[in-house]
Amino acid sequence: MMALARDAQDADARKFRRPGAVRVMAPAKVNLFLAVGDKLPDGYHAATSIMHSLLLHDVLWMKTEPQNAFWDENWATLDGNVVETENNALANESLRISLSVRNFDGLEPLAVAPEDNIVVRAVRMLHRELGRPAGDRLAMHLEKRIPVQAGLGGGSSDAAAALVGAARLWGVDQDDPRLEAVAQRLGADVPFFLRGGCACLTGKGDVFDHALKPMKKPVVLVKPSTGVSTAAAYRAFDAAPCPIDAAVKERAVSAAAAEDVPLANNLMSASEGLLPELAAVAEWLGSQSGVESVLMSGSGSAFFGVCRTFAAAAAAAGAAKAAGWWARATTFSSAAAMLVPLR
Ligand SMILES: C[C@](O)(CO)[C@H](O)COP(=O)(O)OP(=O)(O)OC[C@H]1O[C@@H](n2ccc(N)nc2=O)[C@H](O)[C@@H]1O
Ligand SMILES: Nc1ncnc2c1ncn2[C@@H]1O[C@H](COP(=O)(O)OP(=O)(O)OP(=O)(O)O)[C@@H](O)[C@H]1O
Repeated sequence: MMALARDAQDADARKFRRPGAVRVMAPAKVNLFLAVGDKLPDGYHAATSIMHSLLLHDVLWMKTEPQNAFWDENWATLDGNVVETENNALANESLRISLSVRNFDGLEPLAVAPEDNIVVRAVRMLHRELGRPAGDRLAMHLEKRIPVQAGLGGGSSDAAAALVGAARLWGVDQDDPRLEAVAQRLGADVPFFLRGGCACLTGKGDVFDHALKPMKKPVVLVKPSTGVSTAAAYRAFDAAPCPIDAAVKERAVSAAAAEDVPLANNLMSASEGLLPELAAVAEWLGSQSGVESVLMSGSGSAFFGVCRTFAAAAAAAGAAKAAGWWARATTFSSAAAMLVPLR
């Protein structure tokens, strides 16, 4: 039974295990430090953010498809979801994309139409930015392990992975500044995933300021079944802004290593106001044996606990699942959205 399920899961990915395709890892992140500041004229908020990538990741498979009659006839049947051709801003520019998505670890299917999936938006935007000719075709398959509305940056990391994969398939250098420009337009968290590791970002939390030495410690992630909308958390913040103490912020921005960053997040009370269950998650996680420190990541609703050992992280994750929450034991990592072997 298990083997059958595994085969079915592998069927979509198998279509991509061939020369010319790419496989991109899209790691999750946590915010070790998040200081949200004033609302800016465009509605976004100034933010100083220190993010750290994790070993937990989604996987995005991508391949280009030839323009030929066979493909035209079979397009709709080769992959689950087909995103119809869109004529982009330039009259002679169009990109045809197919996308299938598979959810792992009991995650609910994404409540988002394929054409609105951020990986599709990302490759469309890059296609336009690069001024590519009409007729490009891309097939994509996304394996989701990072829950949504968690503050773990899943969608943002998928978007960065799509940019990295498309750049390789279209022969563009990964350091090309057009990737970073598109990443910034896609969302505040997206640029971080082009570098990964541990980094301090300023502006709206989207402008790289400096790298910190990453850590390798074990982490447990715990998320209640309800998520928090990032936009709603920022709106709730505006109703009751609570600045972070200047001395704490100074310590955070001057830290050279992830381990020296004081854990702080001033979106927490806003998110807690939207989802009171968060207080219970924080208290429960803080009381687990071997969990050294606890913080909500981004706008929530996931919390992370930095653990003494991986065994402690695994035990806390098991107990959290038994309490009805989504949970994972993982570790901090220095990964970015990056190409990995096809295997
Ligand atoms: C909470 C964090 O995840 C911390 O890393 C980020 O600040 C949010 O990053 P993100 O999910 O990539 O956010 P985006 O997709 O760019 O924006 C979602 C919504 O969050 C609000 N938003 C986001 C970032 C920011 N600096 N100010 C904001 O006010 C805006 O209402 C925006 O419409
Ligand atoms: N590939 C994708 N993965 C996850 N969500 C996606 C994706 N594409 C579009 N979305 C939409 O984007 C919304 C935000 O996704 P997610 O919670 O992963 O965002 P994020 O900004 O990357 O992370 P964070 O929770 O840190 O804000 C989802 O609720 C979903 O509607």
